[in-house]
Amino acid sequence: MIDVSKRFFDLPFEERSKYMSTEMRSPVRYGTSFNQNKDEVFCWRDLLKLSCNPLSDVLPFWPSSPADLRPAVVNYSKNTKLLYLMLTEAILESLGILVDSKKNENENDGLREFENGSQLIVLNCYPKCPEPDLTLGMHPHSDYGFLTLLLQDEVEGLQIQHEGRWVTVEPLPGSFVVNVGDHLEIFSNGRYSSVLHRVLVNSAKTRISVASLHSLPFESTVQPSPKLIDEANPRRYKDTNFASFLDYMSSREHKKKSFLESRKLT
Ligand SMILES: O=C(O)CCC(=O)C(=O)O
Ligand SMILES: [Fe+2]
Repeated sequence: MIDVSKRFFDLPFEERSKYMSTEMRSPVRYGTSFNQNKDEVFCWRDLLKLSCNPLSDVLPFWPSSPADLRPAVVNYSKNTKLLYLMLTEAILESLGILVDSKKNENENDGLREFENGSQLIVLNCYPKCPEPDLTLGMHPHSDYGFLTLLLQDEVEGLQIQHEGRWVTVEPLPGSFVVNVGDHLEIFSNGRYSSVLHRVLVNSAKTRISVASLHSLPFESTVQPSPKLIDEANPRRYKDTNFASFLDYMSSREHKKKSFLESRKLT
């Protein structure tokens, strides 16, 4: 995936620019920063966003060059989805929401919604930068979805905020970084907290990463699980959905955990 991503970003600009779109809902979007229509300050980042739902509908829109990009992303999306479902099952179990799946099929209908969930693959390229101290590859943000599986190449850059400090996430070959997103924070009524992260750039090496963002189906309402709410644990977040996030993204600059903040009740 890293290799084919690199070759996509090495294509001439005329080829890459065919996939530029101002439409946040487009099945393919090549661009820079987060949302180049609204961001006041651009990030030192190029991105190719590929929507994966449903694959048969979106595939014809994905880049036809490099020739192996489509099959590589299809294969990658299927495998990351399986890993995501395994992690989600463990998370639901940790929250006490999932009962033994072999014993009680109906109780676990909740997991089915995750199986039919949305998936976006984002290829990120952070070119080497002559003045890395003056910019960022990505400004601090949390991911909107449930979980993000992130693959990074060997170049450092990703940092997460931990106890008020920025901590570099060392790239480990062949491993994924798993980020908790806003939807999981909302769904768990705050028991899981979405992670604030950012990307630094450097003057020596271009950095490539591939993020696979997973959540409930696009049309679903994301809300705190009723099983986690009682008198002692009141609901802390308003309902949300993918459409309201996209409207938010299209209308203003997305900073820090601003979307999540807008969903908080307390
Ligand atoms: O490039 C990275 O390491 C992080 C990318 C990221 O945060 C994102 O795509 O949302
Ligand atoms: Fe992110």
